[in-house]
Amino acid sequence: MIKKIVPASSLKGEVILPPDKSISQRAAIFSLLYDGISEVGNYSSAQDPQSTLNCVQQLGAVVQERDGKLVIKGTGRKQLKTPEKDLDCGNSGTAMRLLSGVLVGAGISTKLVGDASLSGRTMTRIINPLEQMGAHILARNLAYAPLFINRNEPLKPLKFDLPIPSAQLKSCILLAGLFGEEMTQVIEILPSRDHTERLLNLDQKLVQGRKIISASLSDEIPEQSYTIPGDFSAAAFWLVAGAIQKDAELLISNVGLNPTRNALLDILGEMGADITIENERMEGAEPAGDIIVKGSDLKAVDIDPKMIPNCIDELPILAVAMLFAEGTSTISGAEELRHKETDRIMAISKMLKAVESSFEEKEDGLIIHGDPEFAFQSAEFESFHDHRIAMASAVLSLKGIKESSIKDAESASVSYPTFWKDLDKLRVES
Ligand SMILES: O=C(O)C1=C[C@@H](OP(=O)(O)O)[C@@H](O)[C@H](O)C1
Ligand SMILES: C=C(OP(=O)(O)O)C(=O)O
Repeated sequence: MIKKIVPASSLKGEVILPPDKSISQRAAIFSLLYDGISEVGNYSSAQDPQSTLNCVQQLGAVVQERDGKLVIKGTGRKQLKTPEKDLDCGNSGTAMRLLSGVLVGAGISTKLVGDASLSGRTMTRIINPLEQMGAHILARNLAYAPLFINRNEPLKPLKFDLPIPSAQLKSCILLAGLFGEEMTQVIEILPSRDHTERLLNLDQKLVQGRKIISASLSDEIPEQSYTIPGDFSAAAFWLVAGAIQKDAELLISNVGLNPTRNALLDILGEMGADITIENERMEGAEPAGDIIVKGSDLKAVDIDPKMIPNCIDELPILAVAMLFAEGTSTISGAEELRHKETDRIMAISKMLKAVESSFEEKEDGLIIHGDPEFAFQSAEFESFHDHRIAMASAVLSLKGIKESSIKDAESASVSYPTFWKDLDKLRVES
């Protein structure tokens, strides 16, 4: 689908976000592992969480909808079923990596498949440690899906220093570890999103600035009954859209505010954005609140590489904010972006090139020469079938002089099925 976007003179109104994608997927997987019934409110209808929900049903979870909640009867760790068909993770790296951990832990032999994008993303990062735990994993060219997962020997505990700050890798190993008699430990230097530790209430210790997270069979899996907050990574599009539009005022209600996820708030704050947080509260184990953003003058910023894991999915839209900020901004230490749904450094570069802006692409990031008066006529954007690139291009399109277009815009549904409707609702026509 090619989406045409007419520029807007401003943005006004209230945004109701899609439920958090990372938490939804964990709610499904952890409910499967809980030996009892969980009631999950506000589960995401986006493609990735729906892929995960289908997979957990194939593994034995019984899912019903009641009063807008998902009622999930789990199998517990001992009664998981061997799926009759391949587990299809669709576009979701989170589904493939977290489920691989569960399958290895449970000793279930099965095949995991994904779409073309997911089948092009490296799985070596999980294959190596899972093989150290006793798994045997066959992968195309030793790295790519489909993955044939098998474990014929006893599960071995692992003490694992995370070689990259990845919440998917961390969660994968901890999930496998939850099936072991002996304790598995993951050691994290740079904090990545901590939904797994929070929702499973895993033991965590800080030792000389490193976080050590432990998991074993003796950990009880908690019931997963809570309401999932709105997705901060979806809010990011409106935070930037509001910040760069003159006279904009957006209320983004019920946003997940997990501190390992929301570095974008600090970054936009440093850039001079007018952002207020209200009504802060807890939604189960996760903090949430409402955010008001108003249009303002932005200045350039250099992102500390240590912050990258806490804003990794927000970097495509942050690049748009940088384009309208006074001065030169830099993103560095973000090579992980090259391993997402597409090579996102390349995709951001193409987006910035489509509007003829001034920037440099680096191996691990970008240098963007911004200008609050930056203007372009119109552009034809490629989304590369990547939801975050499609939505970032849409926010940029609102600033054009004439209509722009975005290719394969339906990819937004991977995380945000109502994005295009929300855009129409919030825009104030030029
Ligand atoms: O654990 C998760 O839910 C996710 C972790 C991140 O990936 P990595 O762990 O590969 O960095 C993030 O990019 C992805 O959107 C969701
Ligand atoms: C990278 C993402 O997701 P995943 O890795 O789960 O496909 C994302 O949603 O931006």
